[in-house]
Amino acid sequence: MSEIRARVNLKVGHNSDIDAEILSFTCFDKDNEHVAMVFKQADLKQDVPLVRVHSECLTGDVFHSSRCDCGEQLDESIEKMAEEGGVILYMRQEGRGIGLYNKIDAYVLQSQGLNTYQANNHLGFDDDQRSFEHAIAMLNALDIKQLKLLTNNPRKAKALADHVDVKEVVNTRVHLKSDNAEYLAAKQQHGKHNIKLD
Ligand SMILES: Nc1nc2c(ncn2[C@@H]2O[C@H](COP(=O)(O)OP(=O)(O)OP(=O)(O)O)[C@@H](O)[C@H]2O)c(=O)[nH]1
Ligand SMILES: [Zn+2]
Repeated sequence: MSEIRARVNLKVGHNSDIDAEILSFTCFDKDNEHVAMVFKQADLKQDVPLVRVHSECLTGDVFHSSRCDCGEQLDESIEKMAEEGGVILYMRQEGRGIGLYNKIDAYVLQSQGLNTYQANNHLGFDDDQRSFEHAIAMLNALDIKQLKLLTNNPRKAKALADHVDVKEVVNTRVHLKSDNAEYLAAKQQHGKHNIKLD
């Protein structure tokens, strides 16, 4: 069982003007230092908060890489929660759980023609190595029993719905760029993500 370890106020977003609180948790080791970002407009007293379970993507979240849509989804989540409140669980599950160096190896394979899932498989990994048990432990620590989930990934929604009451699944926008079109198409067709591509 995980509990809240520390919590502190800060302001976030491109202009550092959105009120939030960052929380750390007990029971996670150094490789799993997940955090929750609570947007103050709703705070934890909101009955059914909007929750985004966001998997770390250094290339997308920090460097706004052209290869994926993670940075845009994170920005969208922050903007949305600045308006209506909510909670981002920022999960240190880089590369769908395979880690950054393996993800870069997977990018090399994608440059040679494999799609994102085939590249994982070629490296000896499953399509998606993530488990959501840490996210569920964090929701329990936060005493969030029901939520609206911001995701396009039905597998993620299902994994959480087995443990908490997912009242609604809210899709993110489609963040299509010339370099991530094939990646989004693979997520839609193979990963069954709810992404509408024309
Ligand atoms: N292995 C691998 N991981 C990737 C690749 N591109 C992005 N990622 C990782 O994928 C994770 C995000 O997963 P996605 O499949 O984009 O989206 P999701 O979290 O399942 O679904 P959403 O909630 O809709 O964002 C992050 O940890 C990224 O680092 C890739 O080509 N290969
Ligand atoms: Zn990414």
